Amino acid sequence: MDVLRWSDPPEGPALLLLDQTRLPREEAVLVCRDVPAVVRAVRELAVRGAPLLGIAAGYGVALAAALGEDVEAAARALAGARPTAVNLARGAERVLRAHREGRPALAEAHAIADEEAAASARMAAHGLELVPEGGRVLTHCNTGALAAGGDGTALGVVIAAHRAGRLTMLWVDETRPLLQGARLTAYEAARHGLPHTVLPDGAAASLFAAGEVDLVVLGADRIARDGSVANKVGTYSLAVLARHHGVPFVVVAPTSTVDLATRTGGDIPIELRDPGEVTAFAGQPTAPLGSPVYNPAFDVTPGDLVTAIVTERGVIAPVNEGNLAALGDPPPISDDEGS
Ligand SMILES: CSC[C@@H](O)[C@@H](O)C(=O)COP(=O)(O)O
Repeated sequence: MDVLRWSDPPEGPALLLLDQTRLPREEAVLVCRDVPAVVRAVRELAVRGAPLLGIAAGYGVALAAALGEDVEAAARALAGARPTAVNLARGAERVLRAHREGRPALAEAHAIADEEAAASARMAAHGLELVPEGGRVLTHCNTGALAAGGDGTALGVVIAAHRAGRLTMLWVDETRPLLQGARLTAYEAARHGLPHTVLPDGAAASLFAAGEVDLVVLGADRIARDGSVANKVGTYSLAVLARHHGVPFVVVAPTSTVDLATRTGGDIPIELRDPGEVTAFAGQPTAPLGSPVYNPAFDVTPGDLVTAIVTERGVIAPVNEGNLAALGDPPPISDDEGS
């Protein structure tokens, strides 16, 4: 089933999304026929993950253009639907720019999707070099096809390691409170036949202590100029654990997630989500009514805790401002360079 697909008339114009809020229970398609429906899908996490948000935002702007609606307002609404993943605003702005310049919005949205898929393949090839033989790899949140074009960012590396016969175990953090690890990464791992085990987030420390983790691999929602990495809440604790136990901590993200205009980790806007995500589960209360809640969707890991950042252009190590600034603006990805 497609994670995301554009549909032309007569069925469309529409953006068809695999509704990730319903996984792994059922594979249901959410049909977005207007921009408010795409914005809702983004806010409610029916579509999520930094690169995929960029793709969805691009198609959202293309939808406004196809419907003859206010494309500028559509781009603003999409860019503002969630604050942390820089890809969202970038995708919306890129397609808006094409439209302003008289180029077809839909072709630009397709180009973003194609580029992200090509970037995934290249990141997998570069990241594979960092996975040891017999690797026991721990990951957090979801970074596969449900979060990016192609096989994904960090999960793309893990899948490549499995194909190369290098993966002994993928440890999957369940990723409280919305369980992107348990619901989505385990679902993708099973489909790819990866050896995997789901654990509660709080169990990761004892796994490190037992010497069961050789590598941590995860994605990013935004990487600031100083090398700080915003990713799903819980990432920072894993980075501290990895440093304490001498385990490499690798971030896999396309250059479309690197934001040189955001100077430091402290400048990255962190989304605070509904307290109800923490105080209830499956419709049942899990905390006393009215308990105050702190529910940031992301946290920021300082660059000095990150062993390497893998982009489609190669491996960045050490992670520092100089090495990141050398990336400059992301160039277009041409077919002949794909791996
Ligand atoms: C390839 S995706 C990297 C990140 O976007 C991912 O790890 C993540 O934090 C997603 O958060 P989400 O809130 O599910 O959109």
